[in-house]
Amino acid sequence: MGLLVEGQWKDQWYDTDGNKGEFIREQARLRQWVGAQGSDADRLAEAERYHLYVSLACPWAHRVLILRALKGLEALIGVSVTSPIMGSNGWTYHQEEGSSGDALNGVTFHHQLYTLTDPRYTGRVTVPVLWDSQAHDIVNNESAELLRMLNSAFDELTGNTLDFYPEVLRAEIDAVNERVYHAINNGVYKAGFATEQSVYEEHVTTLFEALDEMNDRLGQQRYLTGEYLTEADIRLFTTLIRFDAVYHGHFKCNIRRIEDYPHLSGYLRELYQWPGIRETVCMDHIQRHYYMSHPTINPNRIVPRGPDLALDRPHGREHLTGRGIMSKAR
Ligand SMILES: N[C@@H](CCC(=O)N[C@@H](CS)C(=O)NCC(=O)O)C(=O)O
Repeated sequence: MGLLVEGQWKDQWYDTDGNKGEFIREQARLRQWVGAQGSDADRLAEAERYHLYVSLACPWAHRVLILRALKGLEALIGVSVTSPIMGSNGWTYHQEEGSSGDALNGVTFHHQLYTLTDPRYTGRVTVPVLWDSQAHDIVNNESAELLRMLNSAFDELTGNTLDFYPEVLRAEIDAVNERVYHAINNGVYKAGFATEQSVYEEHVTTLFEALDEMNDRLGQQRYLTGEYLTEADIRLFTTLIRFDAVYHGHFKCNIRRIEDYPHLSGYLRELYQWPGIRETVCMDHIQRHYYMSHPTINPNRIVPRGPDLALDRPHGREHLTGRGIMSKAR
């Protein structure tokens, strides 16, 4: 684990000491946009021009992989998968550890993509990344923005008009995202990476308050914002799918399991069973990544065998009205 300083790789763990035991996530720095012809985006959406670099272990990259699948973008946007193990060189493309390798640019280390983009790059080196093979640089490394781009930029090329961020639901999606991001998606990291007892307790308490709220919400309605599945659901899903297998033990988020929540657990299974989603879930990479990449938390790097999540059990959500994914008006 490390970061780039003026284009030089430095092996260094998160500085929680400078932040009173608190893990503070850095803002993504590469923020250009891809858009359809006629939009005011920085770059034009074109088939086979863009490529995703992801880790199958990473919840932020996972959101983007789900959108790529459900928006029918697999033939237009290629993918390279990192090794699940993030050691002193950060993310790598070591095939013997389970990486796909990088056939496009032939890099060994993910940080090389950042220095190809800017030889003097300073900042954390994260996945996911959207690469532009025409301009030969990274377009954007913020998953929340990549979701929005994939939701619309390529529609004319694919004919796929599914809408994960429909106009009429935007205010509600934004509000749910705000709560889920801080308390749950990032909340598990804030609890897991805390190096002070009081900091851990504060974040684990907030995390479970938010999970309780989401469970109540999902007792009343099929999806987070009502009858339609939206990006808010995809964003919660990638944390829930890792929860009982990783965050519960490794990050000490163990007040309850997702399995103990009647509505959250059925909802997790419904999304897992959604056509196209299960193929994006790789439990082997998820478990090997977390348990083998954080020496301060799990120094002997033993990867646990359980739990058996049995995600193919019936989800039991049919009694709540569900209308699938909204379509854009043509
Ligand atoms: N804001 C970014 C965060 C991505 C992120 O933090 N990814 C993690 C993997 S789960 C990473 O690459 N961490 C490496 C590091 O922090 O050095 C996004 O959502 O795209």
